[in-house]
Amino acid sequence: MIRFEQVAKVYPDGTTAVDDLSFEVAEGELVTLVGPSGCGKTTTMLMVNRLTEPTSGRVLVGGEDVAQTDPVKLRRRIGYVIQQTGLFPHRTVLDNTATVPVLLGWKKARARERAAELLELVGLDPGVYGRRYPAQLSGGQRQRVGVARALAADPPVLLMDEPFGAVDPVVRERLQSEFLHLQATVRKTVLLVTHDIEEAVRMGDRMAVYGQGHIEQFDTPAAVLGAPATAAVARFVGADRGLKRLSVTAIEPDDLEEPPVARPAEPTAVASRRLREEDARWAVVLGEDGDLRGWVSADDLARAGGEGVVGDLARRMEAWVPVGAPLKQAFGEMLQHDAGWVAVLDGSRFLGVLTPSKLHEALRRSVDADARGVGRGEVSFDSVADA
Ligand SMILES: Nc1ncnc2c1ncn2[C@@H]1O[C@H](COP(=O)(O)OP(=O)(O)OP(=O)(O)O)[C@@H](O)[C@H]1O
Repeated sequence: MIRFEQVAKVYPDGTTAVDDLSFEVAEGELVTLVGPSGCGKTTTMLMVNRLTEPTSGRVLVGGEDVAQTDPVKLRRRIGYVIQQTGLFPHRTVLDNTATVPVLLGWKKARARERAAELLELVGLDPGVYGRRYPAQLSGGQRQRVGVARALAADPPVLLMDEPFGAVDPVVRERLQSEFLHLQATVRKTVLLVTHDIEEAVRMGDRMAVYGQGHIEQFDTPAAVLGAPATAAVARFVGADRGLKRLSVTAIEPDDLEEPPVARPAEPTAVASRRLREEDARWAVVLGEDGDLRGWVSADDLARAGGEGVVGDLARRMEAWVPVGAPLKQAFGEMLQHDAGWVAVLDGSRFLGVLTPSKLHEALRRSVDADARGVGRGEVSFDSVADA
């Protein structure tokens, strides 16, 4: 959808902003451009909507060379979100949001209707916020209006330059998740510039890590964190890249352990004996259809003195995560509930438990799989200690 072919940009004063850039962003893909200040990220992006022109090479959008496309028409197909939002101070939020549809010649009523829809989509009640002026909004709300405005004419491509840079970390995180949620429905082709590695990792399907004027590595966040291509990338992603990688590595069914199981209707004496034989301190309690009913401890079963059934003693499972959630979420649950394991569910169906050693193993396997370019299921270690 967006393609850079050996693009270079030298500003008139002789500054080489980028040199020999070649990469491609697929339709519906979100690519983050990340790197230290002055490395050429913004210049790269500005060449897409012709706010600046390459000195050599070509930029194509939807197969068309942008140099051959009328810049005004081009920009109407490309939403643009910047840190300072660029909202018109004397126009209401609703009219700001309707800017591009109006420029495209839509009837005012239709443009406003569309703007109201978009405000709703980014979580702002148009009835409340539509009539306000930008100065009457918080930074986070202004940022949302910036996104709504960029999406109003439904452009296939979205350029975002530090879109969440001007807000505090808590609001930033909320805006990031809201945008990801939105992107899952609208599936725009997005280039997002950031200097924040966490943001690049969290938001990007793939990320371009810049050195001075060129891309050092262009890959998925997991691959960049797991196997930095150069020393510069390794330095930039940070010594805690293993930790960061936890947030982009999903829990897979193969990562799980099968713990001892008890059934709700099972007499406590029977379950107690079985756990003793298996030398287990606890069991998960599962219904007949495999849904999770809780867990029971061997101590509680022993104390029941043969009275009642397992279901009477089952405790609520506090520490659980859905399959596919990032390993980091599982780790967070373990810490929050001071638990040695978390249950992993598919809907209400119990799949298994993740333990700290399995978590470590999953991380190691995923790093190894990326390095070898294979699926994680194809990598096995005899034991983590030996790995
Ligand atoms: N109009 C210009 N004229 C001359 N040099 C420029 C111009 N715009 C940018 N540059 C230079 O080009 C290089 C790349 O700038 P660019 O803004 O693309 O970097 P960036 O990675 O987006 O930086 P930041 O994260 O600080 O915004 C820098 O050295 C910058 O000083």
